[in-house]
Amino acid sequence: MGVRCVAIRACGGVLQRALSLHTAHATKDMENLFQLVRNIVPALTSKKHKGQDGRIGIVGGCQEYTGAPYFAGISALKVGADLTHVFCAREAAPVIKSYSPELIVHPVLDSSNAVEEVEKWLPRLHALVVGPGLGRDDLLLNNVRGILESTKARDIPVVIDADGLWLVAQQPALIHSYHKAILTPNHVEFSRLWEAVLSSPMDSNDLKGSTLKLSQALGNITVVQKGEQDLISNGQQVLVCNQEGSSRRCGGQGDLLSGSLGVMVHWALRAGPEKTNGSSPLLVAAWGACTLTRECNRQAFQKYGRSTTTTDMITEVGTAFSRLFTT
Ligand SMILES: NC(=O)C1=CN([C@@H]2O[C@H](COP(=O)(O)OP(=O)(O)OC[C@H]3O[C@@H](n4cnc5c(N)ncnc54)[C@H](OP(=O)(O)O)[C@@H]3O)[C@@H](O)[C@H]2O)[C@@H](O)CC1
Ligand SMILES: Nc1ncnc2c1ncn2[C@@H]1O[C@H](COP(=O)(O)OP(=O)(O)OP(=O)(O)O)[C@@H](O)[C@H]1O
Ligand SMILES: [Mg+2]
Repeated sequence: MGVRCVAIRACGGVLQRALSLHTAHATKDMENLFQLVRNIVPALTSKKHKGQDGRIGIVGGCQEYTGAPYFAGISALKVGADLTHVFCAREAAPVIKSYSPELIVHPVLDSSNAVEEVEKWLPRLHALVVGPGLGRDDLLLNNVRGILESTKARDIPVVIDADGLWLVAQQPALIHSYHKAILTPNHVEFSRLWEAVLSSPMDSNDLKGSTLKLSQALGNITVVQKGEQDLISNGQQVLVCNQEGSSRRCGGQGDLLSGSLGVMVHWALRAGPEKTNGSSPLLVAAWGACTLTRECNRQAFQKYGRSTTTTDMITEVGTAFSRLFTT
């Protein structure tokens, strides 16, 4: 597949032609990507049983942050997962349960046997989303370190976001070269990771190059740098997602993205390289989840303008998904 970043060096009329060529390439690349995402979406048939289209685990939720794991978990379900398990600190569990009867909530993350408690469920999970609303308490982070080790040992795909990225910045070796990991840093989280992993200063004029380099420095794991454009790299190529969103930046949009990505990475890996036309399934899943999140934002903003919140965006998941990915 010809998805790539094109550097243009030309001037005058040549530049004009080069730019139209570039635009034509970019449009074609984007059409290709839409098709690849459509290819990984599982068919809805009467032959499947509950669970087959995704059992997703969310690791996060503490006393302060209960919204983030809820947003991630409910987004995974709304995108099309069948079951979502939230593994959180004891105090957060009743709160998260009260938001929604759809989520299965395990109050285990701050217990002394947290790793074993999560390990009981790991063999049944298709993907894990680690970090939304996790907080930075050392006890919890240490338990999550053990959960990540166990997840890797079982070859389960893992999306790492928010405070999960804080942990990775402390211990990059935890995730280095794990080919089924996707990191989803916002601007601040990206800079923190950069400083932890590379000693040179980050070039903020070359965000694409920085995304590529950070991925390489982490052993070619997939990195999604969120922002005005989302930049997605596996150390070999950089995809750009600039789907129209809005200027509304309410908290929780990143949680919608990480939860959606949890399901889509499972779908992409299950579909295999034939369906993704040889492209990395993780890149395709990441581009799909970014595009979906931004479209939810656009649709919600059209209705609610400045009062748009992440809950409004989640309401849009179904229509946004159909509009983008259902043929
Ligand atoms: N409802 C809930 O439960 C939610 C809970 N959440 C959970 O909160 C936990 C902490 O998350 P987080 O690290 O994102 O902390 P957050 O205080 O947002 O940022 C730290 C500081 O960084 C800055 N900053 C941030 N983004 C920036 C940008 N793009 N570009 C530039 N600067 C930017 C900004 O600095 P300031 O503007 O204040 O100087 C901000 O104060 C984590 O567990 C997460 O999952 C969230 O998911 C939201 C919904
Ligand atoms: N300046 C921007 N313009 C358009 N879309 C943006 C912009 N910044 C972020 N986004 C989109 O918002 C979504 C979440 O990114 P953001 O950087 O807000 O994550 P976050 O800070 O982790 O969010 P959260 O509040 O959930 O922690 C992504 O899909 C991203 O594409
Ligand atoms: Mg975040």
